[in-house]
Amino acid sequence: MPDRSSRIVGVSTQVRVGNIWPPPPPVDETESEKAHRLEKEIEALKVNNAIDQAIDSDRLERRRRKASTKIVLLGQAESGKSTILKNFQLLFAPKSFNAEEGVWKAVIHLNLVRSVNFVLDLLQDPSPRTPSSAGRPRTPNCNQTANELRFLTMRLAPLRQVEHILTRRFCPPELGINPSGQYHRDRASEVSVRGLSGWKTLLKLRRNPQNNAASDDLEDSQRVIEACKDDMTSLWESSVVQARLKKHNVRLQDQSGFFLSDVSRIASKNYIPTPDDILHARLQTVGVEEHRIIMETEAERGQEWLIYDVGGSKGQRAVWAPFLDDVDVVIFLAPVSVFNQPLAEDKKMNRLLDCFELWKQICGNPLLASAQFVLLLNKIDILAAKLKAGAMFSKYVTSYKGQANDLENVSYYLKTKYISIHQQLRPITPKPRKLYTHFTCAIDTRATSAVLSRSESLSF
Ligand SMILES: Nc1nc2c(ncn2[C@@H]2O[C@H](COP(=O)(O)OP(=O)(O)OP(=O)(O)O)[C@@H](O)[C@H]2O)c(=O)[nH]1
Ligand SMILES: [Mg+2]
Repeated sequence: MPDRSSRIVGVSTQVRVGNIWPPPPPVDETESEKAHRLEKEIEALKVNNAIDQAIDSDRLERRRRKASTKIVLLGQAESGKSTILKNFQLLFAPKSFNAEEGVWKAVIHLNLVRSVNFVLDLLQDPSPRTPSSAGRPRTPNCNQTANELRFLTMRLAPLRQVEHILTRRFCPPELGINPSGQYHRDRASEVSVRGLSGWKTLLKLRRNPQNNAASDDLEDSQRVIEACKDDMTSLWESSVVQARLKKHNVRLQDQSGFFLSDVSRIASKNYIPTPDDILHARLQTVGVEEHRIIMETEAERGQEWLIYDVGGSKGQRAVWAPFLDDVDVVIFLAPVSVFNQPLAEDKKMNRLLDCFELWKQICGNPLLASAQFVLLLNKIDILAAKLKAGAMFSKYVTSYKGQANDLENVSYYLKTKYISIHQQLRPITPKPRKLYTHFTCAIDTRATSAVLSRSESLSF
């Protein structure tokens, strides 16, 4: 679509100087020349306004005729994009959401097994000796605990194979993607999926009775998980394990995809994931996933939404561009809790700063000039918990110095900051864009559904 300046060139080439409109009058202009010029300018303005109106109504008409509404979920990694997508599915297409239970069960099991294997790896690491323990003889009790742990480790060894089998389900070898066997200490349970591939393949395999080998593999894995249930609980509850995690400064319970405190339920034979479990599951998106949601709810029945869920880490943002064309709605996820965290993929970069930078790029992107913008200030529950636990916002955001370190003031500061960036950078053509903002906790389905279903911004 041509921009305003190029349209003006079309109607009034002689009077255009650079991008300034209207152009400055010539110094030696006579009265009649001035009248003529003004008349021309008014004419050009009329044409311009008519073009604006035509574009507006054309866009509305296109939207009306379009078979589906195109929505893109944008934001940095772990901001909650895929979790919001799950909320959409749960709220507007519950039948298809429930049909994916089996897939989510495998993701949750993989999250769980990766946490266990991470702990087992940590136990194999020689423990850093503290000055007080150095040279001290080991007590019989200490030896007994060490022996118990050794046996526990041996009994849990089959979970390595389970991790291997489940990982191959998400990254089948024929796709040529090499799933990383490495555990990231800040994201021990994390599982990745390439958009439009492994994860759907898994779903197909589950449904395809001819794929006996694949189904057997999955059932075997579930049997092993069930057999390891009590040992997984003992491992997590072991004081040695807790001490080792503390020494390495790892808090698994604060990480995404943590299920170790629910082992007895999740590893049981007839486990069916609850919507809450599904929302807590962590599956890193790689690339861009397209989700077609056909509304099942009474008011919207039959309407179709095409939702694009993108991988948010820095290295993946370059692939977003082709999907930003002709977008109806941008939903940007800004996690408000990240002020004291570095970016996982670039430890020197603060996550809040990265989020501001990304928001600036999205706000100023001309491809999105006529899309509706919704800003979800997500993870408000984690922000509340961090501030309550004493994390000082002003230590990381120096311009906040001297203000109260409470949820109300910090969240207001963040909201104002995001709104002002949008205000400064939004394109003013075809017309200044409105921004809808909401605070969300995407794992709270009830609160999120209130935002998604009642929000003026999301009634397309
Ligand atoms: N406590 C809390 N956890 C959340 C919230 N929103 C999302 N999460 C969790 O954060 C983790 C990451 O969320 P995702 O939706 O996978 O993040 P994403 O933006 O899709 O990340 P990428 O796919 O890597 O780009 C998941 O385990 C979610 O359960 C929230 O508001 N509060
Ligand atoms: Mg995702």
